[in-house]
Amino acid sequence: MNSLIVRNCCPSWHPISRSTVFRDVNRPSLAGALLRRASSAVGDQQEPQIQKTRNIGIIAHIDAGKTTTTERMLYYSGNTRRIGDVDDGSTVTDFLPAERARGITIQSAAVTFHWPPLGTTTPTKRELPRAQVIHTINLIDTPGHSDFTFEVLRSLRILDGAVCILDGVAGVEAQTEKVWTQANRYSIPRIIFVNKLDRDGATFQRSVKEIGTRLRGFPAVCQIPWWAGGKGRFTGIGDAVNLCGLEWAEGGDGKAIQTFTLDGLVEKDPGLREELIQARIALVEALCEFDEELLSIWMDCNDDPMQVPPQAIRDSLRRCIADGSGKLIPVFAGASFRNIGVQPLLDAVNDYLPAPIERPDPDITLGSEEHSLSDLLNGKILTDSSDQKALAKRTQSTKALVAQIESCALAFKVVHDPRRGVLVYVRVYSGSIKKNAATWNTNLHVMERAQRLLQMQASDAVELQQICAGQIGVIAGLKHARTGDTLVAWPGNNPKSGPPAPLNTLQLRPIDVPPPVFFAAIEPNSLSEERNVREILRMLLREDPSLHVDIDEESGQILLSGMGELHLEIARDRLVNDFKAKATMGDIEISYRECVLAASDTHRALFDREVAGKKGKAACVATIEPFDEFATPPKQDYTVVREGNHITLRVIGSNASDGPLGSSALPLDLPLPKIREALINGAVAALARGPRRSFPLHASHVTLTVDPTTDIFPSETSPAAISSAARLAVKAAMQDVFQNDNIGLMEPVMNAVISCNEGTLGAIVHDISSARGGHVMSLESEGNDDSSDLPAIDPSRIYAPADPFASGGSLGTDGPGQQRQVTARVPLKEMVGYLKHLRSITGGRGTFVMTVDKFEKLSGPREKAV
Ligand SMILES: Nc1nc2c(ncn2[C@@H]2O[C@H](COP(=O)(O)OP(=O)(O)OP(=O)(O)O)[C@@H](O)[C@H]2O)c(=O)[nH]1
Repeated sequence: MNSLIVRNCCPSWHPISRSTVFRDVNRPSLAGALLRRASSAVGDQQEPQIQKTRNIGIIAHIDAGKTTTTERMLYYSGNTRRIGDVDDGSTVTDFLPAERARGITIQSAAVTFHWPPLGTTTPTKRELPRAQVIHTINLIDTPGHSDFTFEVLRSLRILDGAVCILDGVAGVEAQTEKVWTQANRYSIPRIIFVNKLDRDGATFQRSVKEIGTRLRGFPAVCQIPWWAGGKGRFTGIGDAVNLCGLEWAEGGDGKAIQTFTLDGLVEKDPGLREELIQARIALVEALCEFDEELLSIWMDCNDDPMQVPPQAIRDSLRRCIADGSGKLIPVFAGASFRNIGVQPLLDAVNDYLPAPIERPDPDITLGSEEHSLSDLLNGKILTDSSDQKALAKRTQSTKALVAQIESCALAFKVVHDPRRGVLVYVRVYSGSIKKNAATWNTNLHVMERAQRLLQMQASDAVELQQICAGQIGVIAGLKHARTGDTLVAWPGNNPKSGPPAPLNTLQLRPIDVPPPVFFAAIEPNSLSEERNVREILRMLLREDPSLHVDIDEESGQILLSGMGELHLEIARDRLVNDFKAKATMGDIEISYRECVLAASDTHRALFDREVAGKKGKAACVATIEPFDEFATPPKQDYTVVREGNHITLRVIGSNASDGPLGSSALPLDLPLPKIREALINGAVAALARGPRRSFPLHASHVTLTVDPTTDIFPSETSPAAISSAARLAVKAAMQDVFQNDNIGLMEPVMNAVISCNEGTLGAIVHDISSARGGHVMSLESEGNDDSSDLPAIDPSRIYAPADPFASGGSLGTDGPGQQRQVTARVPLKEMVGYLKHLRSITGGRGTFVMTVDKFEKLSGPREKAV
């Protein structure tokens, strides 16, 4: 028999001919050029290392098995000594007690490991397939629950590739589609792992077809499930690329794998052999439709798919997914819980997902303008001026300034580690962050030193001297940086003041934080605890910027708001159990909004008080009116959008032509940007509580005017005093509108996508439209959703092996089993507890996801019910 036992090591189970040529498919990219430039600055060794780095995420529907798979990856890579188990709460990546208790992932965790494991002896020949060369994998485990979608989005933007895990019983689920669409937005190359094939009711065939119909990418089946004797236990996989069967020993830790070539399968399992041949033919044919290079190789092989070399197929798969469009999707099979299929999946990560150097240039914003990072670093930005002289001068100065940027990085996650303190996870996009570098936080406008640099390997941390472009690492000990902040290493003459405008506003891949829709009051157990509770909340907000804290200055009441009920429950657990805050959280309620229905009069407020022993005096004028989306603001005005409100600032005598610091009428210690920031802070604080029911204001337009000659007082006006004046003036304007009975209430209206089968469709539609006051927007057969950019795929064109236990489920044909998708707009209030109801009317099979569509004004009876 042609077989071989492989134990815990590099994937030499592949019958790969050593003579196959390793073809480099890297396409040149601007970002690549930047990384190369950065690499040469940090040493010649850098580029090969970058080529062997994978920054990947695991994305999927809740409970698909992301954490279970990650734990196996850590174990096989030698990072952990035993396999962590979600069900007994011993995993490495779900490390928050709240995560372990619920068995779900809440915070994305980033771990670094090597595959094949360090110490694997492979000759360092260039010709070796990637899977046999040791790669550094930075893996981000992301949460699957829809309350944490924002967390997923935040992680997605720093990924170069992703493994999407499907539950082989449930197939493509609503949340899978949602995350898949988000990954499309960032053009992330992806592969799919159909997991849980050991479970009763698992169907590989239906899952593959659903990949085509619901995710609209053509499934390229690289592996097929191996059920012992065709109908028995799920025992391994058939590998259509390398033409072999891999059988895992029953029980054990999954390191003992037997490999059978096609010849070996004649005796072992002829049925699998036949299917494997079909799979290889289908795979080569599918690839040839997308990739001309493989087409010509196939023709050179006398049109025989069996003769096409595995390496040519691997190269082709890599090329086909490189653009991240998701038009072709490599599909793998396994059951991580049974330790089946994880090592070949790791090979696939090395083989098919891109290195950082192959990814497109990241987007940035500078002030309100959007650019790409390489354009900035190449000095191409700020050169669009019409005045040639000014242009030449500006280009020169910009280039000189940009050359001083040592590194740009994105803090994608902040974690409070009980042993190591606050850890800020960063992805470096250019240059390298060196130990002790001065880093300018462009969101908070503060400078912090990167005193310790670490790389997290399971629960161990390795000290680093620098984190280079393309890498993910941790900065320990930062006091301010929050999740989502951009850090610019800026040695400058005076690093404390950071780079000059507009470089000091540089934001990498900014994302919009959706508005929170639930809130709860936080009550410290005693007055003396209040400070501590506030401090802990500040830490929670650094970790998770989709939480909001609002503290009413007058009553001292603390309100915590978030994206969903679970989101707030977890925040409470973190607050009380992890951070040991002595506080209680009140009931979770829907966060309504207030809105102004008519314009206020003009209100001037003078703040004149001693604060902390220092005199503060400032004044300003405010008006508030409903936001008119069709009005175009005057050009000289400076308008920002905060929490759904527009805030326009006018500082008399200061306009764009006065330069970045504003009018000479302003005191030296109060340049225009500082005044603006103070005014915005004051307005935001006032708008956080409406005059009618203390809900935040929404869709309002505030205008604040400061006349330096009458509102700013030499030596007495501080930014804090300006903020207070702005707060008082906006409050007065809101009070004015309230007294005229012109404050309305708004409620969050959700966009809900409900998946069910044809038989329960009628009941769901009736329930949504009559009992819940929702509007059904569309009824689609799953896969016929026209919102996707990719064309629909005919399931009959998709190859997938027949399932031995097929129950005749829906494969896109009409009938009571057909999957349908209801899209509806429904007030959030009516959706509280909906999952339970949906489960009861669909016999447990219905699922739904929802996101905030917008806030809508409440009318008569609905308003009274609040
Ligand atoms: N039978 C079987 N069960 C599995 C498999 N993989 C995971 N599970 C189980 O499925 C459940 C969910 O697994 P997790 O790994 O926590 O799933 P997850 O995707 O990380 O879930 P979230 O973190 O909540 O998004 C656990 O009870 C696992 O033991 C598998 O291959 N087969």
